[in-house]
Amino acid sequence: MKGMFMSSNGAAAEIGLIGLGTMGGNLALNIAEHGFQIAVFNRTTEKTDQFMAKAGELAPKLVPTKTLEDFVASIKTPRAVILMVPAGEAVDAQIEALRPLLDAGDLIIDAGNANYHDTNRRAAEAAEKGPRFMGIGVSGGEEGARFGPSIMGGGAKDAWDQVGHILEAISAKHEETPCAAFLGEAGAGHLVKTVHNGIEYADMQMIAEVYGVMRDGFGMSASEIGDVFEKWNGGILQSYLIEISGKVAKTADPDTGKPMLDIILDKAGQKGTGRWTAIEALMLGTPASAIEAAVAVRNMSARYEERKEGEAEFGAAPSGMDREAVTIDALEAALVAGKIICYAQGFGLILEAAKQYGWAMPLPEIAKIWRNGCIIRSSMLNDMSSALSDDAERNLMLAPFFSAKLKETEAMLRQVVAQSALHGLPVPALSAALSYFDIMRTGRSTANMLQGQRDFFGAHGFERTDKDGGGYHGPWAMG
Ligand SMILES: NC(=O)C1=CN([C@@H]2O[C@H](COP(=O)(O)OP(=O)(O)OC[C@H]3O[C@@H](n4cnc5c(N)ncnc54)[C@H](OP(=O)(O)O)[C@@H]3O)[C@@H](O)[C@H]2O)C=CC1
Ligand SMILES: O=C(CO)[C@H](O)[C@H](O)COP(=O)(O)O
Repeated sequence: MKGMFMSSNGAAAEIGLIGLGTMGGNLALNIAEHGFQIAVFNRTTEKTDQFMAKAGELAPKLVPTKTLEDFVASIKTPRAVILMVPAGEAVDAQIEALRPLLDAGDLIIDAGNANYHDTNRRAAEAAEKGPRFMGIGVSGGEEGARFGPSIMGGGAKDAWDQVGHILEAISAKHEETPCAAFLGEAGAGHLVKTVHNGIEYADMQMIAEVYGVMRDGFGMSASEIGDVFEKWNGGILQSYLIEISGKVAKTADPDTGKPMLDIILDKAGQKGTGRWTAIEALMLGTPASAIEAAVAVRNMSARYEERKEGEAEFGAAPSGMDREAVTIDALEAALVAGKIICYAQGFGLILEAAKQYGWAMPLPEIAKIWRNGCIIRSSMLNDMSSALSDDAERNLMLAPFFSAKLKETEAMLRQVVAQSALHGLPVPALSAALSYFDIMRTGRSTANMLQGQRDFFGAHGFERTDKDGGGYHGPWAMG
């Protein structure tokens, strides 16, 4: 390890980036386009040559390097190095390789989709061994990385102060406001990115469920369904995910001329962030049932052969849903209600983590930086930001704007879920959202029965409605 906080070493690059894959390559070009000189390094060095060959007029802003030593030497001190490599071992290995080459006052920024527990551990290790460490969530896919992602910052505030101006410059803008912010220490940024992806899973799943009702219940073609999504994108559901769902539905396969949707195999992939969100919700004891349902459906979708056997055994769901009972407007309303509920769950989870770790986690700010650049960007996030500014601790469902929307749409969510169940059409995320709504608006739940059962078999005790304190037991007869 070299000395602490060396002054500038005369190097040209203001920042460095390792990992010129889909995200890293585009992020490097974005940084260069905003006028910052950037050193780049890739494990497979031929990719660096290919990257430079395509850099065009941005090439003078890029410093290609073939060894880590050259890479480090090309960056001004105190150095800032972005890692854009797969989460897990690759990040640890890269940090270990960099540590002997960097000064204690330098900064490593993991910009991949890390598990925030790993980020917490790496931040603690960095505090002990240096260099400084930050974990930032970056959302927006390939296009976002190139032209403006949403950036969820976590780590030491002084580290954000060092690179925040670069991250804000390259981020998406919502009416000129950067979609990048510092959200709290250690793994705060990666926790927020993880929950972003959990919400992404639920949002996508609910869209897929209404697509299923239109396809299998109403017998609509992919193109007709695409028209519906296109129309919805002009209303309250305006969002990137509705927009691309319309485009996906209306695209034809160049090989066969059939709709792409009729060609794509119905086995969903997943890289883990949705699952991490569900695990985290369970660990923190905060409800995220719509997100959990979305993860479970991806797992079920992967059991393709088993599903085929199930269809052979039990028969496919009957088609021909009553278009009087469930209208296209009802499907739109169900999506509105489901969306509000899954965000209420997501923000509730972030709030709980913030309390547990003592992180700042400004919820209105999080809603603001999700308004553009990221995959879940939507016009509703503006209203969410306002509602959370009024009261960040209150369940989003109870904010006046959203409670009014839920009162308008609840009956239609119920109708969509009920009719889908009657017709054997699975709508698990919408059902989970409806159950959450029904439980969270029920003063007297059925948990009294659970408490009675627990006390009966394990003498776990319960509280009474008519007396203070806990530890009461029932007069259960043994045997
Ligand atoms: N794709 C997306 O839409 C998004 C991805 N992310 C996250 O960004 C990160 C990068 O993803 P993405 O760009 O899609 O991935 P890619 O597979 O396109 O690129 C991976 C990059 O990491 C390098 N790499 C892989 N393993 C190692 C290793 N062990 N040591 C050093 N370098 C390594 C690769 O180098 P080499 O050329 O040598 O293989 C390559 O440059 C991931 O954490 C991902 O979850 C975040 C938001 C969106
Ligand atoms: O982070 C992202 C978007 O925000 C990535 O696109 C993410 O990899 C998508 O997750 P999955 O592959 O599990 O569907």
